Amino acid sequence: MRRVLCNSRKMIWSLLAQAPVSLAYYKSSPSIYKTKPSTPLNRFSSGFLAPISTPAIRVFCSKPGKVGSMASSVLNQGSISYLTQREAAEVDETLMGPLGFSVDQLMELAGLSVATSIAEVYKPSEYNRVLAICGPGNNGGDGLVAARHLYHFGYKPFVCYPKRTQKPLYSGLVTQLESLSIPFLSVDELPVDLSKDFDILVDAMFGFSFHGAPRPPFDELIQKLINLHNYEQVQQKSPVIVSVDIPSGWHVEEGDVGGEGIKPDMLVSLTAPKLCAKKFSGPHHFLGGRFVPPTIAEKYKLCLPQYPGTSMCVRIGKPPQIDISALRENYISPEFREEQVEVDPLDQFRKWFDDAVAANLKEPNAMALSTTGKDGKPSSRMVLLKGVDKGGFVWYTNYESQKARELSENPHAALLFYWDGLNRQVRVEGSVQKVSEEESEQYFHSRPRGSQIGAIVSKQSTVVPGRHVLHQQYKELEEKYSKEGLIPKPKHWGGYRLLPNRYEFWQGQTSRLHDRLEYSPQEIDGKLVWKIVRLAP
Ligand SMILES: NC(=O)C1=CN([C@@H]2O[C@H](COP(=O)(O)OP(=O)(O)OC[C@H]3O[C@@H](n4cnc5c(N)ncnc54)[C@H](OP(=O)(O)O)[C@@H]3O)[C@@H](O)[C@H]2O)[C@@H](O)CC1
Ligand SMILES: Cc1cc2nc3c(=O)[nH]c(=O)nc-3n(C[C@H](O)[C@H](O)[C@H](O)COP(=O)(O)O)c2cc1C
Ligand SMILES: Cc1ncc(COP(=O)(O)O)c(C=O)c1O
Ligand SMILES: [K+]
Repeated sequence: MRRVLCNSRKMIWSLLAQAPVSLAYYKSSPSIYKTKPSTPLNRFSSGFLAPISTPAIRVFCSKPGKVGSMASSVLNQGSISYLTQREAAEVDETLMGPLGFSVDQLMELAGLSVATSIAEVYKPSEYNRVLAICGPGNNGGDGLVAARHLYHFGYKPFVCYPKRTQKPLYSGLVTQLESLSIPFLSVDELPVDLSKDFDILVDAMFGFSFHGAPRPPFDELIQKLINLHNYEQVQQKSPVIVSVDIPSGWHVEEGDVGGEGIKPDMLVSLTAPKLCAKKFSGPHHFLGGRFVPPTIAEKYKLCLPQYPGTSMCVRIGKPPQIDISALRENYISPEFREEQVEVDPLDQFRKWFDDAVAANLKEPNAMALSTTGKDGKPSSRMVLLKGVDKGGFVWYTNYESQKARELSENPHAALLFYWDGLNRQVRVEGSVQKVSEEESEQYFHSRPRGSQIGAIVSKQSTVVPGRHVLHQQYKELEEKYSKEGLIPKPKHWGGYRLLPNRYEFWQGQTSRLHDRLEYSPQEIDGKLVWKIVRLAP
């Protein structure tokens, strides 16, 4: 297996030169509250943002060093393989023959891939009404399956299925849709101009078995999709076209030969893209059909991207160009009022922390730590919260690092939690002390042995000649401590504890009128209490 990293996680950050201000960026998981994109451009950005939060896309090639010597028909563009019409049919036969798949299985997975690709880019809150136009073959079947999944994802699907196939698989799919009260529309019932009644048009008319020129009634349906581009000029918002596997009417290998065919906004290639996909120039190209076994990949020398996590689809090709200045979310959250909050900010923090854990956010204990040395220039970095109680907020690090140097010069710091999916931010400020040596010892030995060795190897924040140096030292120490037994904690590794003297809880709201509640200590009758005030957003 050869792995080629072809699209790395987007790094957003840039810099602020010289000014005594510092920035850090940390990406956590996707939104949980429904955030409604506020500008038309953001419709793309919401689709664009999703891949940022997914792991890097890797391309897996079946044979090392074989890219140049691939079967001539399996062409390559940017490390992705493209299939001819004949190969696509052969793959189909192999899957459903010797490899033991049934057409029902593959169609279910293909349709699910289409639905999840759509959902990654076009949110149901904005693109709700879907018309699936289904053809007589398996491509049409994929469309029927996708319509069912889209229904369950919160869309309102309609189906146009003019040439029904009299096979139990297809009649079953129709019954399933009817049981969900999904309307079936005949060609005559469709409006002349599809743009007013639908937000998404799923083109599932023809797949890789298409040949010749489209026959009725599909010629007329394809023309309706082509006409949309004309309506687009007079309409402000036009529906998007999502083609399943092949843009219908396009030559399976040559693409849109006359240049007058449909121009889909999204193409979901199934199993592997067919040659015509090279001519696709829309903003969203996805691959679905996460069922290709290695034997097929090897036989056809397929270079396909790795699917991220448990996803049924993966973006191929570049994400659309976006205007950073137009990237924004409109936060929609429950109200956050003075009457609801805990008297003690620590209790309030615990409540919100529990919410972040319950919402399954990635690393809810990740926090930005900002420090300043005697030069007054701030610096920030992420650290992990490892404990919180009346005594303060604890994290562990290297006592000879930049942050440690700054804390020795100025024992005041700020912590920042950002819980993306909940539209929440918490600021905690206070004075910092080292934790006791026993506490550090105890925590150090609770860490995985690899991280313990890592802490010995890393002279944090100093210059290293290359990564091999770290890995060589790691290997040597791994050998040294290969037998069970204690790995000694380096003297220069341990914890810090921040004792808060200010908290702020921020809940994002619409029109930037966020809720901000600040806690600061106040003496009343000789007793320290937390005063709560609301700050302007
Ligand atoms: N592993 C895989 O590969 C998987 C494949 N899957 C899916 O299967 C798709 C391929 O399906 P498929 O073979 O059933 O063919 P498809 O393209 O849907 O249409 C055939 C029908 O169209 C008709 N027709 C043809 N030309 C026409 C014309 N000019 N005008 C009018 N009609 C025309 C043709 O009629 P005929 O010409 O035979 O009379 C026949 O009825 C593939 O693209 C993918 O979406 C996934 O489900 C799962 C995994
Ligand atoms: C999510 C996340 C958590 C981190 N947690 C820690 C941590 O708990 N302790 C630590 O020393 N470094 C941690 N790091 C690395 C720091 O951000 C930083 O690179 C390192 O501590 C050196 O910072 P300094 O040179 O400013 O001292 C983490 C990084 C990330 C992205
Ligand atoms: C260098 C370094 N030290 C310490 C930590 C804290 O994490 P843990 O103690 O769970 O390994 C991290 C976490 O990313 C880290 O990167
Ligand atoms: K199609």
